[in-house]
Amino acid sequence: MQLQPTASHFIGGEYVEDKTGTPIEIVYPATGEVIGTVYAATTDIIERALESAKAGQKIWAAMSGRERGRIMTRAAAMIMERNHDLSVLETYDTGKPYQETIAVDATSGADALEYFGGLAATLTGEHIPLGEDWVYTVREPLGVCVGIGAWNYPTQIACWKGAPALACGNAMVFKPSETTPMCALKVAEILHEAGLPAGVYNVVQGMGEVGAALVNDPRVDKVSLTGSVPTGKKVYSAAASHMKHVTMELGGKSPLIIFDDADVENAVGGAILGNFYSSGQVCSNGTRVFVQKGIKEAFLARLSERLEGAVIGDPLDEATSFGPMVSERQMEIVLGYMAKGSEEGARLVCGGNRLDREGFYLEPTVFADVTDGMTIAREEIFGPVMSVLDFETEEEVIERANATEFGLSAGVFTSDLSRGHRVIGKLEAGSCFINSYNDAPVEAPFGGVKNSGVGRENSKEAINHYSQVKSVYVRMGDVEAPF
Ligand SMILES: NC(=O)c1ccc[n+]([C@@H]2O[C@H](COP(=O)([O-])OP(=O)(O)OC[C@H]3O[C@@H](n4cnc5c(N)ncnc54)[C@H](O)[C@@H]3O)[C@@H](O)[C@H]2O)c1
Ligand SMILES: C[N+](C)(C)CC=O
Repeated sequence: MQLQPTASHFIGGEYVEDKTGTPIEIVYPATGEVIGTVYAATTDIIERALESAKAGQKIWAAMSGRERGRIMTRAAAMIMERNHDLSVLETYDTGKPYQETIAVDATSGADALEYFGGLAATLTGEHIPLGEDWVYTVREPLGVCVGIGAWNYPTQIACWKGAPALACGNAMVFKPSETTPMCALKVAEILHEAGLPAGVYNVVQGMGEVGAALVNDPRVDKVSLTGSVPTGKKVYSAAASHMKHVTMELGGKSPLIIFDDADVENAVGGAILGNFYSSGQVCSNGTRVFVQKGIKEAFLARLSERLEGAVIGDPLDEATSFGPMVSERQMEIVLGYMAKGSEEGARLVCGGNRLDREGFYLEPTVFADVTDGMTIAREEIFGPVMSVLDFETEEEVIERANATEFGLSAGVFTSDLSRGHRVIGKLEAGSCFINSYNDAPVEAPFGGVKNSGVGRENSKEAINHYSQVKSVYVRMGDVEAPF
């Protein structure tokens, strides 16, 4: 099976190849087979992408917001028309089941292009009267933005970074994760087919060194990273040394709190979505499931029953609801955490093993009787491992939920809505849920607090992170100077 991309990079409106760069094998996670190869960007390729973006940005920014928006909404429609093919590609890139990718990946990318395409014509400044004089403000693009992606949502991340950047009149150079290099190339191809001027959205491949070269280049005005906290810290400090704008979408260890009065079926559904969707490889997952003592047995019993219904298998089969880990490396990391859970005294309710089949498959795993100090309760695992922790009181659970360096998401299940709002109000997290988990509509801001990130993606909030305001003072009378 071969799924070789047309070329490794997309620069200046066309595919570009340069095989002198380090080869990066594309591995299909469901079989471990190498299905293609791309080559990391050389300094020549990086140079070409940045120069192309600089030139393209000037043309793009000179167009009206309405013209920009029209091209973006056309691209959104094209993505939806090609949803099947893009979803199959996403499945090959990540191993996520087609059942998921057809519903979420290209569609959420299209949502972003449609939403920000619609906003593009509305981006205006304001008029501030000052007696006879006045100030007006102009919302201007930042210039060249660099997007650096993680491997779990390659199409979505390429669009979530690209759409607000483009709406504001910026150009983008996007570097996908080296683990999932294919999807962003298709996003670039479709955007240009929809009418995007050459150079406005470029894709270059490579490992962290390519990302670092982009972050450190003085022609780059903004960096948006989706990745782990350690990478985020490196990228943030490199960007700071050049005074660049940043958005950091980083990791999490989010609390999902289930009170005694919660609807058990919904709480179990939320916990499944918040731990096993994408085989647990979701940044916002509620991996610390705090269950109040009165509901614990009912919750665990129903959870075990429903996990029996997971269909683990070929991700391209529409019946499959649980696929492999993205890579052998990620599988090994998660297996290490599974072993640690048992070693440190957590009770294994189900799972805990690699599946005896080709590909990087792990069992959906639940540990109960987890305590706050255990490694599996403290570190981001990024795999299908749920930790269930007991609690007694509201005050206690809030304190324990907040006792982490992370602050991406948080969820509460309760039938008492006053309590739901009260508890959410006290949780230190950026993207929160009441009686739900992991919904991420483009209309809502998405992002974290504490070590989980800086800035917000999606919603009108993202506009502030991809544009800046110029203010212009206009004097109507004479200028009074002291001498
Ligand atoms: N908050 C969010 O929206 C969100 C979404 C998805 C994933 N994530 C996080 O991403 C992580 C998993 O993804 P990953 O393993 O690809 O993360 P990672 O941090 O290893 O890599 C992320 C990206 O950064 C690049 N990179 C690495 N070092 C760099 C450097 N020094 N300079 C510039 N770029 C560099 C990588 O090549 C990759 O493209 C998890 O921690 C997860 O929580 C966060
Ligand atoms: C943004 N989200 C939650 C869809 C994917 C994060 O990994």
